[in-house]
Amino acid sequence: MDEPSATEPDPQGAGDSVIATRALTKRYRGGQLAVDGLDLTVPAGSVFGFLGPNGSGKTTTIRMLMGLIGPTSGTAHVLGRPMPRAARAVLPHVGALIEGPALYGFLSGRDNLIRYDAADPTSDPRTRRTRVATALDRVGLAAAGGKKAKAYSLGMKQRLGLAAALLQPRRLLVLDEPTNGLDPQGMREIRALVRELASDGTTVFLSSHLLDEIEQVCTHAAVMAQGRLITQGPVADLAAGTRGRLAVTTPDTGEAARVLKEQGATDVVVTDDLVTAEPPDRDLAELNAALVTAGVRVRGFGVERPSLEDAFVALTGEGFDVAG
Ligand SMILES: Nc1ncnc2c1ncn2[C@@H]1O[C@H](COP(=O)(O)OP(=O)(O)OP(=O)(O)O)[C@@H](O)[C@H]1O
Repeated sequence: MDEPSATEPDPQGAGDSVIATRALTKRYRGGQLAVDGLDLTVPAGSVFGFLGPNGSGKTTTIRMLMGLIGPTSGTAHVLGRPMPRAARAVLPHVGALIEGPALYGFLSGRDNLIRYDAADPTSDPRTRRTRVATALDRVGLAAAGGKKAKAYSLGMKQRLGLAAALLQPRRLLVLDEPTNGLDPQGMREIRALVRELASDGTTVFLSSHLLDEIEQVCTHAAVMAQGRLITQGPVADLAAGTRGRLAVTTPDTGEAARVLKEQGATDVVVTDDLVTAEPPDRDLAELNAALVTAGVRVRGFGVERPSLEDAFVALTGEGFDVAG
């Protein structure tokens, strides 16, 4: 495998990054500013979640990274090489699943892969059958390989798309909304597969509008809103910058809610024997003491672990609409 970064030193000082963009911008002809000054750094070996609501610019970014469209301004480097200029050298090292796999329904899953591989000028026909069998096996389609693709479920089609991306050894996998349209079981299966693919060191870049998906699968994430990067970094750090909600377990919920409000807590919510609230910016021990002093029988008192969703809301001041 050639080492592109050895022939062209990383001009952006992005170190070990597999994807690096600087001020990457795309304005469509109609005037829509889809991506606005994006500085993205995807470390080697990460499972990188590219998160944002529908329309936030994820697909446009991925299409620029893959050299499918040119940026209006700014730069994108993939595997250390500029895109779209170095697309021919870079793309053989990248497996991509973008906007669903294009399949021939009348062909079996196996024959679809054979056909796909035959269209790749860098692939070796002598090893084709073995590589196809290995890829089918990796995505759990070995037994269904002889079935016509039109008889595949959506989840099986996504698996076949992943298998196509795995026909060659890849340094980077780019998956655009890989679980979109799948039922919960299908989602779980694809997520498990992504984790497994990443465990051999392949960098995985996956877009999603599902926060919990990113939390479950990714080591790193970037959050987009309206074409702009809101934040990026290790998933654990993104949530750590946010305070979790205060949670008080008590049989005296009414009185507890009153005291918490009095003490400056906001967004107080009572469910069964639990009162949750946004804590005020002060020592939580004082709040606990105030509850006890007021005669509230406190069974549990703590701060819930903040989720990426809390982080998103804190960062953007907006809810995360996943319905679109
Ligand atoms: N070919 C195009 N021409 C004009 N505008 C476009 C085009 N493609 C996308 N857009 C607009 O650019 C913005 C970003 O779209 P993009 O598809 O990149 O977002 P996304 O985050 O991938 O959303 P989704 O999850 O819905 O695919 C949207 O406002 C969209 O309407």
